Amino acid sequence: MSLLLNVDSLRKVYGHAKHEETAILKDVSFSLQRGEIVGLIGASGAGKSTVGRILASLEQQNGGTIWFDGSDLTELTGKRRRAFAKDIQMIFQDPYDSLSGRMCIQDLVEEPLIIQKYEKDSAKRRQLVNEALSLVSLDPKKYGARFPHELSGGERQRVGVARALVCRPKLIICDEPTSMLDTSLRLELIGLLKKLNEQFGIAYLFITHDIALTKGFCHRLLVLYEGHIVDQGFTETVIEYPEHPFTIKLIEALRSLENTKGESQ
Ligand SMILES: Nc1ncnc2c1ncn2[C@@H]1O[C@H](COP(=O)(O)OP(=O)(O)OP(=O)(O)O)[C@@H](O)[C@H]1O
Repeated sequence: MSLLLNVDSLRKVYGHAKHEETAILKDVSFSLQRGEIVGLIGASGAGKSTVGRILASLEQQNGGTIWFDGSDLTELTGKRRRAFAKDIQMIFQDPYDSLSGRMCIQDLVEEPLIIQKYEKDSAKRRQLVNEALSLVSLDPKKYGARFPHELSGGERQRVGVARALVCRPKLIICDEPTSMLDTSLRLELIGLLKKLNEQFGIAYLFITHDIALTKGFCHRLLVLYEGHIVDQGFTETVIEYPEHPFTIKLIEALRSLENTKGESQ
């Protein structure tokens, strides 16, 4: 494994008050190797999505550096920064909200190729779309002309994965992609992400509240608390032997949340 991403002292403040005290991210530092799957956990509102959105160039940081595959992204602006967007894609929590209802599945998966200017030839683009759909087990002939509302939640989330992988990124930010799926679909999506990781060496930053899912999937876990990464380590070690007082509390809280969910299902 070699280094893919190194985030150093990342800082983010929303709104006009740019004081340190109001920063959501104060000093976030972590790294990720090529092909590595790293989970990011933390309380609700801790800033996990903000980290993901900054990495995916959907949000601008207020400080710190993001070294990615040989370049400091924070030094790049406009077109040059967007060029990296091809290599860092994102899968969102709500598979319905993140797909335009006016576009058919084929066009939705083709869109990133056009935006990123990945392939000029339309026939080749169509081929890439078909490949991406097949990889997520959606038959292009059957699903290509359908619209999002004609798909199940699990199928829609697989379209989200196809959109994320069609440009062959090096890193996919997964922002709670399983939280709106039921247990069997959750496991199915994890299986698919694992397969794509093994096949293409795509690394994931996997944002989640579901610690059970991280076991056997995430190589490492990062714990975000009060604007800092306060704990990190191999997944099983962080879950079974949490060290930081916040991690101990968080793991307990997430466990009891899972137990309540399990009882109500
Ligand atoms: N565009 C924005 N403008 C102002 N505040 C924002 C914006 N986006 C997020 N925030 C605030 O920043 C904080 C962190 O939000 P973020 O969505 O990153 O947290 P999170 O850890 O992903 O939460 P959750 O687990 O509930 O999804 C929250 O208090 C949120 O209200």
